[in-house]
Amino acid sequence: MSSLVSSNKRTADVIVLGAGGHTSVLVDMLRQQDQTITGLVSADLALEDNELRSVLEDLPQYFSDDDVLAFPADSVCLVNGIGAIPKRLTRIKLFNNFKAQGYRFASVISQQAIISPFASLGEGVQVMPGAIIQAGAIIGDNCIINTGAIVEHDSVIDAHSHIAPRATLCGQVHVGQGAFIGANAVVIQNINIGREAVIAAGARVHKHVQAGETVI
Ligand SMILES: CC(=O)SCCNC(=O)CCNC(=O)[C@H](O)C(C)(C)COP(=O)(O)OP(=O)(O)OC[C@H]1O[C@@H](n2cnc3c(N)ncnc32)[C@H](O)[C@@H]1OP(=O)(O)O
Repeated sequence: MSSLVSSNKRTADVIVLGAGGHTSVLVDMLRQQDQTITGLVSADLALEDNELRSVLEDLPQYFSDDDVLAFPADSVCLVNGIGAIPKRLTRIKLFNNFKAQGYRFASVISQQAIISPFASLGEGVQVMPGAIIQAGAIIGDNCIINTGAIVEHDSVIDAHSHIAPRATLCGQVHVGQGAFIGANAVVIQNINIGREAVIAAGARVHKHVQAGETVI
C-alpha cells in the first residue's frame, strides 16, 4: 500500500497536475487535510482568469511539465488531476511519463471514504467521499474510485481504471486495466470486465465484458 496523502497522514508537498473539475475535487480534499500544495500545473489556464474555480484560487501555477522537472523527483509528490474519460489517454500518459522519470504519485483518500484495512491500494489511487472499498479488494495504480462508488469484497481493479460516482462492483469482480465503469452502473458478482472496456452510466452488467467493448 502506498497512500502518501490520506485522511490521517500529512507528508511531502504535492504538485497537482491539472486545473479542471477533477483537480478541484482533489484540491478540496487536500485542503481539508491541511496538505501543503506547492502548485498546479496547467498550460492553458491563467490563474487570474475570472473563471478559475474558487477552490483553486491562491495556488501557485506552473505552466508545463518542464516546470515540474525543475523539482528533484525525490523532493515532491505528484497528484494526477486529469479526469479519466472513456478512451482518452491523457491521464495514463501523464502518470507513465512522470513515473519513468522517477517521480512518485501521492494517493488522495477522502476522510469520508470507508476503506477496509484488508484492502490494498496502489500508487496514486484517488478515493472520493462516500466511496466504500471492502476487505480483499485490490486497487491498481492511478485508479479513481469516485464519489459514493462501492467496491465489494475481493474485487480486483487493474491500473488506470475509473469507477465513476455511485457505481457498484459486487463481490469478486475483475476490472481490466484502463476500464471505465460509468456512474450508477452495477456489475454483479464474479464478472470479468476486459481491459479498456466502457460500461455506460446506469448499465446493469451480468455477463463478462470483452476488452475494449462498450456496454450500454
Ligand atoms: C464526476 C464525474 O462526472 S465522473 C464521469 C461520470 N460519467 C459517466 O458515468 C458517463 C458515462 N458515459 C456514458 O454513459 C456514455 O454515454 C457512453 C460512454 C457509454 C457512450 O458514449 P458515446 O459512445 O459517445 O455514445 P452516444 O452518446 O453517441 O450514445 C449512443 C446511444 O446510446 C445512448 N446512450 C448513451 N449513454 C447511455 C446510457 N448511459 N444509458 C442508456 N443509453 C445511453 C444514446 O442516447 C444513444 O442512443 P441513440 O443512438 O438511440 O441516440
